[in-house]
Amino acid sequence: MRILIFGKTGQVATELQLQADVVALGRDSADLSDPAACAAVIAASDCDVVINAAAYTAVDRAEQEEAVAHVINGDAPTAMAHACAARGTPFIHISTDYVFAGTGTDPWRVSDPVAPQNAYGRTKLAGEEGVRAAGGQSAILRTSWVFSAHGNNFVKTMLRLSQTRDALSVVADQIGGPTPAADIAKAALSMAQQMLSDPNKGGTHHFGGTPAVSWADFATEIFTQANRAVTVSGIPTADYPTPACRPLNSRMDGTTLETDFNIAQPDWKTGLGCVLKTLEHTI
Ligand SMILES: NC(=O)C1=CN([C@@H]2O[C@H](COP(=O)(O)OP(=O)(O)OC[C@H]3O[C@@H](n4cnc5c(N)ncnc54)[C@H](OP(=O)(O)O)[C@@H]3O)[C@@H](O)[C@H]2O)C=CC1
Ligand SMILES: Cc1cn([C@H]2C[C@H](O)[C@@H](COP(=O)(O)OP(=O)(O)O[C@H]3O[C@@H](C)C(=O)[C@@H](O)[C@H]3O)O2)c(=O)[nH]c1=O
Repeated sequence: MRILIFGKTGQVATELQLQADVVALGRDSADLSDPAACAAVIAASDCDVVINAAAYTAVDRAEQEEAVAHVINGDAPTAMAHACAARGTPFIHISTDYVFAGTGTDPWRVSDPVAPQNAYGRTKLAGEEGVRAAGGQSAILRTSWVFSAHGNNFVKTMLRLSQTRDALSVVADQIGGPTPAADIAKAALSMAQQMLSDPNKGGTHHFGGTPAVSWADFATEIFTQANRAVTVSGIPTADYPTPACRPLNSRMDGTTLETDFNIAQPDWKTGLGCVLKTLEHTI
């Protein structure tokens, strides 16, 4: 299976490169700010499947740069999906829990209405809509709270802060599933294989780590597993103001991924242990 990946340095893209023999395109060879160029790369490629793991992921900065983020998160995946559809190539696109409003406490099902609360979520939703409208064989994998030993993420932020702080205030009323990038890569590769074998496979699916926790619970588990003496105080979102509004409920229902692809939601505490082992002594 020849796999073409958009994204080279990101968390999920890095794990894809660690787990499979893939062609990974960085910004230098495929800039998502130029959607037509991304489509042209696909048209000229001999790949069997395309995975888009690149995105504008700076949630707060997106509030000031929504037009830029829209091209990268909305127009580029749309162009990729059209290019894939034109040559009959399965396309896997990664999306986010932030397409949901964050109301209620039930896990979001794939069929639930979307209502993004911030610019990043709106641009990611535009990408989902464009991919679906392209009409080819595609899958949209919505995930949440991604962490790994690479790039930027909440785990690394907490470890960095623990070097200078022995107490932290962390929001306790936003609930979601931390998801190891390694598990996302594994799921995407399995989906790619299955989509190649069965042209009827695809659709929108959820993949979020279990059990669902608050960011404060997540921080506590990070410090426990890393053996760092940091006290975490849970605070309401209102006490941690940020430019972008974040959903309170990011729980994801992964039923369809399990039914259609036989892929279970990952246990994030095990994944955290692996990441901390990789990071040992570096932060
Ligand atoms: N991080 C998270 O918590 C979550 C992520 N997701 C989604 O998962 C996917 C993977 O995320 P993750 O691995 O965390 O991403 P990262 O933030 O780790 O990396 C983003 C990647 O996108 C690339 N990129 C950004 N802009 C461009 C551009 N204009 N042209 C080419 N490449 C570009 C970056 O390249 P460069 O290094 O050159 O900037 C980098 O490789 C994304 O679709 C994201 O929306 C979903 C839920 C949660
Ligand atoms: C550093 C810090 C953050 N927080 C809060 C802010 C925020 O509500 C929460 C997480 O902050 P972050 O900025 O790391 O997370 P954020 O960038 O919002 O993470 C999101 O990224 C995008 C790409 C996604 O798609 C989402 O699924 C989600 O993972 O923790 C604290 O309460 N205390 C702290 O000391």
